[in-house]
Amino acid sequence: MKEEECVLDVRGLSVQVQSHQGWTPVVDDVSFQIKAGQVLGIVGESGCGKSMTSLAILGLLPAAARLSQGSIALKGQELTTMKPAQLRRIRGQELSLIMQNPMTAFNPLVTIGTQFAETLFAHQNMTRKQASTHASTCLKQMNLHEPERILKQFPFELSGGMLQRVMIALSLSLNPSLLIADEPTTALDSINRRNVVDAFRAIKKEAKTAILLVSHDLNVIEKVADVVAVMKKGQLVEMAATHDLLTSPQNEYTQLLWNSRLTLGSRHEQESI
Ligand SMILES: Nc1ncnc2c1ncn2[C@@H]1O[C@H](COP(=O)(O)OP(=O)(O)OP(=O)(O)O)[C@@H](O)[C@H]1O
Repeated sequence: MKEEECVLDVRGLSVQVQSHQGWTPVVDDVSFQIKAGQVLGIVGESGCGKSMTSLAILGLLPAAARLSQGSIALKGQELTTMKPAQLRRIRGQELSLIMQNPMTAFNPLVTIGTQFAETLFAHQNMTRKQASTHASTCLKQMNLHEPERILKQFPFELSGGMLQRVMIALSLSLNPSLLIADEPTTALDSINRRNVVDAFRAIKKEAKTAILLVSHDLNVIEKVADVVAVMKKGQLVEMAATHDLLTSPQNEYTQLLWNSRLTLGSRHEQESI
């Protein structure tokens, strides 16, 4: 089988934030790669640096944070030294972000169809009709029925779970090389969580998109990720194929994480996604 292309290559990434003691490391010498069509899950307790890692890749670190060292290459292109305008273009087209709360990602005053059209017109040469057909196809891929009706609706007319799948469809409409999903299921109930998990599985099957999935929900990670990276206090303590990490975690902290999932997550919850 042909070796899949490496889409994202992160090497020695370190991020610091400004505190009373000066610049303090919150991501420390983190390295990983994601290939086309592969899902890398990042797990770890709150504050371990998962979001800072994804924000650094997006070039969207908050004002109080800085990238202190490391390299981030997207399909061989170094992002850390890129001019802001070029990075913005790449962020629109090649790099997509899905956040925890889709409501904040949409303009509440315009229909879903208009949001698709604005995204597609900004990056691709399409007629209104072509944009509408493409948007319907993307919605159908996310298992959203009656796409034509959805395109005429406003964000507040859709449930949180539907809106999250619309967000994923919108993110995929430009066929990005890398999709970063930061806690995409956290705000959802178990049925909508299962729908979003199914949506990610569909992407894996059909698209060549590489996915970085940040989640504290180990059940979602188990169902979707091919490889899991475990972070603790800014460092990557273990990284392995999901099945290997599940069946024989090497690091004590990983064992603790898996054990707490088995203790805390009810069997019903685990089976429902
Ligand atoms: N805007 C900010 N300014 C300064 N420090 C921040 C900021 N955002 C996060 N931090 C700090 O950076 C560290 C890493 O935070 P990060 O948000 O990456 O953690 P996380 O693993 O994503 O946590 P969670 O699962 O709770 O979202 C934490 O110590 C946090 O307090």
